[in-house]
Amino acid sequence: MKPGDVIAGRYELVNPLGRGGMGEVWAGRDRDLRRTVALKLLMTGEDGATDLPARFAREAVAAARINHPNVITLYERGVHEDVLHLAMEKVDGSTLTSASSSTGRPATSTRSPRSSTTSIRPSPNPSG
Ligand SMILES: Nc1ncnc2c1ncn2[C@@H]1O[C@H](COP(=O)(O)OP(=O)(O)OP(=O)(O)O)[C@@H](O)[C@H]1O
Repeated sequence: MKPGDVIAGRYELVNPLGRGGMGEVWAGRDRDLRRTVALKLLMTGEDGATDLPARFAREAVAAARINHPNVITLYERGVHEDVLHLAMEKVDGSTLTSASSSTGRPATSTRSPRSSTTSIRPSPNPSG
């Protein structure tokens, strides 16, 4: 995958955001709805013998059931050729590692950015 590639005729890849246990995550542009998205991509051709496609589908179904301001919103799940994709809300933020290396101190955080479709940000209200 490279910047400029278009997934499913719709999502233009802009820059890579990271890599997780299942695949690459890219910042992208949804050409249809004209908005920024984060795209999690799984190339099924890489190793068809794994359970990754099933895990990918389970993550999507689980994420689609959650509607909460502290949880990343899943927009769409799809497949195009041998690439599975999840289009989701893109969040901005730095990692604790980069925050720590820029300050030279161990990083502490009271508000961490949402970093995956199933991550939950600490609630400002302990009872909420
Ligand atoms: N919605 C998003 N907005 C911005 N960056 C994201 C988003 N989702 C993921 N990322 C970036 O991509 C990296 C990898 O995300 P991913 O969800 O694949 O990681 P993971 O939770 O470790 O993996 P997995 O759930 O696949 O085991 C994250 O650490 C983060 O930097």
